Amino acid sequence: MTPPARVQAAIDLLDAVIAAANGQGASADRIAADWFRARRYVGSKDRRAIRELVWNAIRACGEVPVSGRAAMLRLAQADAALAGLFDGSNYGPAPIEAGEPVASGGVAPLWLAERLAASGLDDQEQAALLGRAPLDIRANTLKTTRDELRSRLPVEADLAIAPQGLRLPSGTAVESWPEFAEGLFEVQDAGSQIACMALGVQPGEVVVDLCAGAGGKTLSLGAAMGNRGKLLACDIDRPRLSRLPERASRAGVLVEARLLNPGREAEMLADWQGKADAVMIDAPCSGTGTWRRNPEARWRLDAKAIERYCAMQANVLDIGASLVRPGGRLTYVVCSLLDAEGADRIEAFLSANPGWDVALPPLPAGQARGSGWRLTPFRDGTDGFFFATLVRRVN
Ligand SMILES: C[S@@+](CC[C@H](N)C(=O)[O-])C[C@H]1O[C@@H](n2cnc3c(N)ncnc32)[C@H](O)[C@@H]1O
Repeated sequence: MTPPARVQAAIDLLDAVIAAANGQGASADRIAADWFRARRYVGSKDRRAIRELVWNAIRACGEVPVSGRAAMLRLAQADAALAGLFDGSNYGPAPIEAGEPVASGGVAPLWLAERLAASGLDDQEQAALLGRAPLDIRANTLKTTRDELRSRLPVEADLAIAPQGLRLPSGTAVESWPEFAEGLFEVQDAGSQIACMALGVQPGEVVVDLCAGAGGKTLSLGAAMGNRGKLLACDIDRPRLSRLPERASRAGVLVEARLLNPGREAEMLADWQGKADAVMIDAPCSGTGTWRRNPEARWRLDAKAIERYCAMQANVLDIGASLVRPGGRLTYVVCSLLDAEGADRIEAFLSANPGWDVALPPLPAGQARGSGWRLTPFRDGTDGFFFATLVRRVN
């Protein structure tokens, strides 16, 4: 493809991404994968260049752009070479006309940037939300050690803040390696590894992962338990939870998976009420801490969506709390940095439930926020997380 043709291809893809964001359609990753699958003639160099243009444009535009072209013009304003490719050549974009709409910049739509600022994130913190995510893995201590894994893989560095973590060059196709098939490691952001440490699970304990999804944190908890004790993983999402057994078997983690019906969770967990030593509640959230991976996610949010997440978070907190035995604990986690979903949620829970105390084991990174703890891309180099650990009083 010629360079102008790549720009036009990126504009077409951006149009699809913008339409999906406005209509709550597929993610940019999904759209790009489908787009390239339908155009197998596009070579790998062209794909890389087009993806780079698309993701740079998504990162550059705070508000949802009116069109892919307006988004690309935002990039072109700061890049004369790119602007020069709007040359009207065959398959390339038409020349730039005076007064054409250009998308506005910024970290996020204004209302959202204001809420991030009110949640204590200054400009540097906000800008880092759109940085490039590294590729972090966790050595699976059920099968290997970090030292042994480091000697087998082309790692960049040990993760100083995650005892089993290693960093690899971004974009490495680690899932095609034999070490992955053997279950020697899992791809897991350092922040997610630390969030699991906040529950402090021990071998022999009775542990529930209430919002397990496909089991990212479940596998981490199972490894920390050394497969001793009991581990239950639940979710209301069948497609997600159905991926867990195969992952657990690869990782050698012993776990029971239980699909819950929304609205009937407590009833379906009647045999676990008040029994768990530790409950992980990795609640559904707006994902403002994961924009490094899905920058277009900020175009999908509105104030109503945040309210809906808050209601879901209150619900899973109540369900999870009912499973904890007296003296046991829960860790509430969100990959969002909005106080509404983090510190405020915990304050609301504590004022409605006086029988709980705040506790957090010592952690290798992060800062206190309200009654919990926060990790940010800017300070900690991780995805953004809020988490809090609460202990149920004995009496
Ligand atoms: C942040 S994701 C979990 C990610 C997962 N723990 C991981 O580490 O990969 C939140 C999950 O909560 C689940 N969820 C939402 N409401 C729930 C409920 N009432 N009970 C159990 N799970 C729920 C969603 O289906 C979703 O999979």
